[in-house]
Amino acid sequence: MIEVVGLTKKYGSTTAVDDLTFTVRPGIVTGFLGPNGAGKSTTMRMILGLETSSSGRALIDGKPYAALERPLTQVGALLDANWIHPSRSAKAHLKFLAATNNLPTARVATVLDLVGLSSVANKAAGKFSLGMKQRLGLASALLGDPKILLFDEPVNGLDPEGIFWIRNFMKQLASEGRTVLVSSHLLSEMAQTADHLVVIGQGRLIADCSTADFTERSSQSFVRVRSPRLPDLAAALQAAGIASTATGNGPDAALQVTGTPIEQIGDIAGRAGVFLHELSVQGGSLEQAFIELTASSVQYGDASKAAAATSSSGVRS
Ligand SMILES: Nc1ncnc2c1ncn2[C@@H]1O[C@H](COP(=O)(O)OP(=O)(O)OP(=O)(O)O)[C@@H](O)[C@H]1O
Repeated sequence: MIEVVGLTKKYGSTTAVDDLTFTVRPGIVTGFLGPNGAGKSTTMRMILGLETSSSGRALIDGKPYAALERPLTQVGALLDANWIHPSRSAKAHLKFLAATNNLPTARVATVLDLVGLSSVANKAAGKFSLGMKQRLGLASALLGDPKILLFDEPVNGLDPEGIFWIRNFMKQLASEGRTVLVSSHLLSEMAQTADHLVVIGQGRLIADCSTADFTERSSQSFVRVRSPRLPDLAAALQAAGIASTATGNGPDAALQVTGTPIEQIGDIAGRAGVFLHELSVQGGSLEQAFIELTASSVQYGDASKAAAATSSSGVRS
């Protein structure tokens, strides 16, 4: 388990991470989501003891990283797939890592097999594609067979096949009971990978809830209505206490109604004698909702309330 409590990091006048508190549980994939510059990498680096915090703490199974005995057997991380020596082979790279960290050499073949690199184990890693480098990074993270794994933007720049493979690999690791924290700036990606989301914007917590709960709240749907007599329909809805918003012009002119069943809107139109040219439920764009949520400074003010509402609704337990 990873526990982050009141974690804060300041670089001069910039507050990169601002009083973050969250827990990452074993057995599921937890997505660490936020736009570029939100503070995800800085938080992960503090969890891994690569960066000191200005205040607060990050604990791995109750201890700071620096206090862990043989840390690679407890925590594995993939922060940057490009740090490998370009002329060293994948096997030599892993053997070097095993030797310098006092890990059994037999693990090298095991992890190469796990990530599907056995057939290219003797090839220079500098000639690897980004997807292969990511696999080698995963192999390195798994060398000590750790129970806790952190991956920073692991699918960035990968092709669809590579993304699919990494996604399933993360899920597999979690299903083995490991604690898996994966960062991304794409909600659509995390929605397909993570069971739980910790969402941050400008270093502050925006949401800490199940992925299903977050996507449901973020992508609120509405009913779209087109008619040659939109003003009459708006008036009839208003008389029934239902607010509508006019959108578009000419043939695209429509009313949007949120929070009212489609049948009720159809009935009101029928009773008012208004012909309809369209009556449809539209899904909100998840990515758009996420961008609005993380970009709006008003929302930052509500972050603690949102987090409190989430935990009091029992989503995390
Ligand atoms: N070493 C540093 N010195 C000064 N500012 C830094 C440093 N590292 C990060 N920052 C700043 O802290 C903020 C958070 O950066 P961070 O890299 O943690 O965000 P991120 O969510 O991981 O974004 P990205 O996906 O773009 O990497 C940014 O404003 C960044 O410019």
